[in-house]
Amino acid sequence: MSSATKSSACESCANRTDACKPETCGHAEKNEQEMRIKANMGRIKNRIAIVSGKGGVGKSTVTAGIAIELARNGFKVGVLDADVSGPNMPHLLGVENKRMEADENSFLPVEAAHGIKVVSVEFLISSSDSLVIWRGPLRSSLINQFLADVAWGDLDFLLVDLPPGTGDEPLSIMQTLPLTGLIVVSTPSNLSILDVSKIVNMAKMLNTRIIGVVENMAYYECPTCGEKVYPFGEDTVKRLCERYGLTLLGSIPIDPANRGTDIMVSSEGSLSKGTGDIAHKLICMLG
Ligand SMILES: Nc1ncnc2c1ncn2[C@@H]1O[C@H](COP(=O)(O)OP(=O)(O)OP(=O)(O)O)[C@@H](O)[C@H]1O
Repeated sequence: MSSATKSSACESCANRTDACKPETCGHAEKNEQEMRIKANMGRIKNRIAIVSGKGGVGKSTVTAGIAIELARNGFKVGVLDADVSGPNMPHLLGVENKRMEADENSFLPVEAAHGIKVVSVEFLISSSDSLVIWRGPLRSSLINQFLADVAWGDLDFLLVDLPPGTGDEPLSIMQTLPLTGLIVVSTPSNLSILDVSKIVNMAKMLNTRIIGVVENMAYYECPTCGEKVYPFGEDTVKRLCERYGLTLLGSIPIDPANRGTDIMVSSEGSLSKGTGDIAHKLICMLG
């Protein structure tokens, strides 16, 4: 960073004292990154983090499905795969094995079908089975860099797929990114429901809006007779929403269409039932 940029970052610094030296101060770097995040994210109309209390409930699958439906409806969509230790988004959106290019100022997102802009740590590592073992602060600082230094451009929606739980990355995103709100994904199972309350409390503490809840793996529809079977219980997510005053955005069944490959983005490929309705609800609420 040039000393002129450092000086201007220093001017707005809350920690500034008369003894500050812009050339050596770490705060200036941080402030400058915050300014870049603000400018970059200011060009995105809706910034939404997709969260879950528990792993494996289908958060990434739901994120990819909503992104595709929004893009199919003509919206400009970006997806940030903030699950640094277990990135799946390139596979779900059919852009595995791609690399993220960079020019001298920014990273350039990989473009998936329907013009969806995708950013994932997987585009930076040698192969998709390479292991990323980084401690929390390093993972959070990479995510901040993706927010500050990726040329996202003007978008209608940025969907941030977070790792499950209330750890470093969810906290860091909620503190750094001016979020429009959260979408919480839960299955109807009791354990998944229990962990949603932790997310609700975290959102309250950080003053972050919960846009709504998606019920995933809600039921299974018999292909022969059409009967709906509810293996994890019926109406548990609906009751949870009533308890906390949350909007139920919709329910997605257990469906082979969600097998986690790029079939989701082929023009013939049909998305799982329910995803389209959820995207339309979001468009009505925020579009
Ligand atoms: N509605 C569904 N029907 C059938 N399979 C599903 C459905 N939703 C998700 N799956 C499958 O469940 C598995 C977990 O999904 P996914 O990776 O999206 O969960 P996740 O919550 O993002 O996991 P984590 O955050 O712990 O990595 C995947 O194999 C996915 O294909």
